[in-house]
Amino acid sequence: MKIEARKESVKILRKIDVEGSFSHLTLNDALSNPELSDMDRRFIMSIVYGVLENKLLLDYYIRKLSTLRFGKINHEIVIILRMGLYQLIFMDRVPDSAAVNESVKLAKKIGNRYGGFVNGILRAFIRMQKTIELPDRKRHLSTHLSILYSHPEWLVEKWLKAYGATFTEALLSANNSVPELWVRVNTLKTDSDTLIKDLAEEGVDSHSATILPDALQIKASHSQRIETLKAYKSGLFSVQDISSMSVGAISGVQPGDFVIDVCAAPGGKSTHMAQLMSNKGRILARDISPQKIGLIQENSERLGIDILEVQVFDAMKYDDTLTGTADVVLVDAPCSGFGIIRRKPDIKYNKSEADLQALTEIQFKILETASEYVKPGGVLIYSTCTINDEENGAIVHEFLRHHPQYVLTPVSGVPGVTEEGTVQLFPNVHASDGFFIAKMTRRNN
Ligand SMILES: C[S@@+](CC[C@H](N)C(=O)[O-])C[C@H]1O[C@@H](n2cnc3c(N)ncnc32)[C@H](O)[C@@H]1O
Repeated sequence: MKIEARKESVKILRKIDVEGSFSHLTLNDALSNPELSDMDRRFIMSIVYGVLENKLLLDYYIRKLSTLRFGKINHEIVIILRMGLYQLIFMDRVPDSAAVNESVKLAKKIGNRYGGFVNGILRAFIRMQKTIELPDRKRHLSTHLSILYSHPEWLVEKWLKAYGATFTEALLSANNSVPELWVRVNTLKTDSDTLIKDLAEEGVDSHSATILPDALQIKASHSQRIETLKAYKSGLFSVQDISSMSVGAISGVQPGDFVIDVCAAPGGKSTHMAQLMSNKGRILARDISPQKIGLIQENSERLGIDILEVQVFDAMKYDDTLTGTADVVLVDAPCSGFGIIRRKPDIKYNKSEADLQALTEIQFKILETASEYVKPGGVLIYSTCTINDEENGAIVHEFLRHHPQYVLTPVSGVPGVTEEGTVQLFPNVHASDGFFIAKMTRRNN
């Protein structure tokens, strides 16, 4: 039975590597196969995430042990080797013999000649693992950390400069850990206590978080697909990290407000604000992606919200019909996503420093454009799911320098509040995604 799960894992990892498919979407799709048992699902989740999280480390070992140059090895064989090594190093419950034998069987399916090659490398690893050294920590700290925690070296260097060695190592390690699962109670349909009972009836343990009033932490096994629960289908909750919930929590939206969310898909924050507005008022939820905009509509219907109006619109373009009209404008900007590496490990390999530069220009332009829609006395919120200052504090400070009609409004009552009153969350500190929020108010004159 395991051979099927392993075969499926090779397929998924290949899709992510070769076709550049997103890990979470590819996995969700594969795991929805009803023929998979819970055990298979758990195995596939752990091995796919594990291999992605530790890719640079696993490849480092393959390079050390292979007689063939890494670039010359058949790509599927590389994946099988990564999976085999991952089982040997990290999956205590899989006996070494099973990890090797099952990998050899998979390799032989691709070509009989590969069996010996895979067998040789995995057995050599078992014999030699204690003696294979990583790059020297004292002399090459960034290279050492880059391999040990499988993050690109340029990113490690950047974080070492910004946060120092101890914090960076904790951050890298947290990025390879399993994230907490938080849900937001839909207060339009239920309350925390009732939802906890409803979830328990479906076999799901949950408890209230003291941090935010409508947040529940779920103890769901990896294999449990939240979207299949009755409570989810009936719109009693949304899956949302506490970092994202903090945006709604500090927004100050009131029933009757007019809110514009310029980067809204799939609608997590828009639907939260609709709840906080008791489904009274109007929310214009826009996004550039026609595919994703449908998700806002879907979520809004499931949650019983009818004040959301969705539109495909490029937030870089100025819409003069909205000038000075909104009580609250949210810019939940497209960003590097380095705060959510735990959920989408492929993010760390797919971005370059040049991408960051291009992103900051887009972020600044969207913030400037959206700021025109706020009415005097209204609120402008800027947020990202990243931890890089140039996409966060630096954007906000530059914006405030050019727009003296705005002042920074310090926030409270949420985790991660900085000295100046913005929010900066880190996965290694706050048990949440890495996230940034700044709240600004437009002066009355
Ligand atoms: C961080 S996500 C938004 C998440 C959303 N606010 C939520 O809470 O569910 C950023 C969104 O920005 C959208 N986006 C990227 N560039 C955009 C642009 N120029 N105009 C509008 N939306 C854009 C992306 O399609 C993506 O859905």
